[in-house]
Amino acid sequence: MTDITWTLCDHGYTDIVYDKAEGIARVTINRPEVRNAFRPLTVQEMLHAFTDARDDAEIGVVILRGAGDLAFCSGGDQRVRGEGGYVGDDGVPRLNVLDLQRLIRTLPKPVIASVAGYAIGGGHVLHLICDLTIAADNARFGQTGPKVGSFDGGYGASYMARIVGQKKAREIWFLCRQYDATQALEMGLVNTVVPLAELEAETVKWAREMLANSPTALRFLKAALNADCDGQAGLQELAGSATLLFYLSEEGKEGKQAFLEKRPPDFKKFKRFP
Ligand SMILES: CC(C)(COP(=O)(O)OP(=O)(O)OC[C@H]1O[C@@H](n2cnc3c(N)ncnc32)[C@H](O)[C@@H]1OP(=O)(O)O)[C@@H](O)C(=O)NCCC(=O)NCCSC(=O)CCC(=O)c1ccccc1C(=O)O
Repeated sequence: MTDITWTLCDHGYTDIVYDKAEGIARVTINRPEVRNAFRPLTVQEMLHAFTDARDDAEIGVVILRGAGDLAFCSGGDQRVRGEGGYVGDDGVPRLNVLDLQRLIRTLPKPVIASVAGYAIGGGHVLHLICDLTIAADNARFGQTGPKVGSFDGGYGASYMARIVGQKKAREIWFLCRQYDATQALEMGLVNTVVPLAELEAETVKWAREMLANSPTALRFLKAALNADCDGQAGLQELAGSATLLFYLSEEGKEGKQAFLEKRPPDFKKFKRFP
């Protein structure tokens, strides 16, 4: 039992549930009948919810989880996989989960994956992309791509190797084995393992601890850790946060104000720190 009261954010979603409490936004993939596999609509709704969480200044942490105890997410819905991608009502084949991966990765707030049951295939990559993973003791992790005719050579391969090392990443992808929560903890895939009954409480506890810390420090740390892996895109993310901070400074405001007042800017009053 968790001492938190969630408020539903009703955007007319069918495939996810989105709620908020105490500065935490929670996205729940709600397709337990297919072990929370995602179809294009599921991903579109997650993109919408994560964008809302990013833009809501009251939100400091986002939780991603699956409905029920059996699965976090089992990846792409193989029933709607057509030629060239996953096909929605519009008939267009998509791999729009890649957009979601980038949104979670660049969201300037910590994202926690709260994993009960299976995190498999594209669902495994989703928890991997999140900043932290809290696993229940019934969690099982693995990739299936080479078994089902798929692979994720982006974050799913390169970022995984940064986390578990090259040898282990190759084992995970080449053999398509499943790993239990203890094995996942040993290889650094998850941050902690708790009894299933304590998963929500532990996830909320971690969220509350981060909410008590400086949001700007967390934002810069996430951007810096990303930049180490993400090349120019990572640099853009880090530099964007630096520009935001500069806009908030008196020095940044002087430049804008001088332009609007049609006068030369006076930057002499600003110190040049070592
Ligand atoms: C997850 C399982 C291990 C769970 O096993 P179990 O508990 O025994 O349950 P089941 O009886 O197998 O499943 C119950 C029910 O759910 C259906 N189901 C499960 N997973 C899916 C799925 N992914 N798609 C559709 N349906 C699913 C299952 O058929 C059952 O239905 P019934 O009608 O009741 O029979 C196990 O279910 C399992 O292994 N599932 C498949 C996992 C998988 O292979 N996922 C796809 C991997 S590929 C992927 O995710 C693509 C991701 C992607 O979009 C991408 C994009 C860009 C670049 C790369 C990628 C990429 O490929 O990663």
